[in-house]
Amino acid sequence: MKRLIVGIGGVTNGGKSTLSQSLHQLIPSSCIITQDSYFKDDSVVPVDSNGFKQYDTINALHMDKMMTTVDSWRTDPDSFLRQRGRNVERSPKDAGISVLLVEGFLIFNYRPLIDLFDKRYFLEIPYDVCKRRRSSRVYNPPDPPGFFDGYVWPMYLKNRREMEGITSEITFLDGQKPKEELLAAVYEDVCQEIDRLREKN
Ligand SMILES: Nc1ncnc2c1ncn2[C@@H]1O[C@H](COP(=O)(O)OP(=O)(O)OP(=O)(O)O)[C@@H](O)[C@H]1O
Ligand SMILES: NC(=O)c1ccc[n+]([C@@H]2O[C@H](CO)[C@@H](O)[C@H]2O)c1
Repeated sequence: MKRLIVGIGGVTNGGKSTLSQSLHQLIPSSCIITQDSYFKDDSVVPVDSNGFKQYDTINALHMDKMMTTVDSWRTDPDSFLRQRGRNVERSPKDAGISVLLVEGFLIFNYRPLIDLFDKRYFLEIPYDVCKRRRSSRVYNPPDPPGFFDGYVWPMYLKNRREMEGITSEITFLDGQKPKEELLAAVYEDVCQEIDRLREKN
């Protein structure tokens, strides 16, 4: 069984979930693993010197558990789908290739995950757009006043610098482009990769 693992990273509110869900709809046999589902319990996330909870670090996430899920897909993608109540029906477009979409804001900052990706995409948007999009979202717990400027954006810049130091071959995407345009570009690229994989051997 041939497998393809696609990483969709990017800044908070860059459009990662939107793009991943749309890709998933175009690739029926694909699966999504979302990094946000692996946040540690609020009670164990430490507070920084400004009183902000440190959510935007790899230590705030159960990355070991996330890796276990990824490994379970890698071991047997069809069984992974069945365990999640999904019908393993393959369309000719999939060409018998299983696709995993891994989506999250720090997926390219975690060494054990980085090299598993066949394709890496990173959605970026400027500060003001990000601040506006984030302010219209409600997290659990909600962002306290000043959290974006005092913690989220500086941490994004720090994490991004770190990512660029350890991860190569990332395709950067302008998250301000229309959703349909982003989807079409990434879908075409992923299809090319599927074709390449199919022609191998
Ligand atoms: N291409 C786009 N153009 C304009 N708005 C977009 C685009 N993609 C997503 N959005 C909007 O931006 C917001 C964030 O999108 P989404 O939830 O997909 O981002 P995310 O990167 O998964 O966020 P986070 O990981 O921080 O929760 C949503 O309101 C969504 O509708
Ligand atoms: N999902 C959560 O538990 C949670 C709690 C508080 C804040 N966040 C934010 O999610 C973003 C990543 O999608 C990060 O910027 C966190 O601040 C998530």
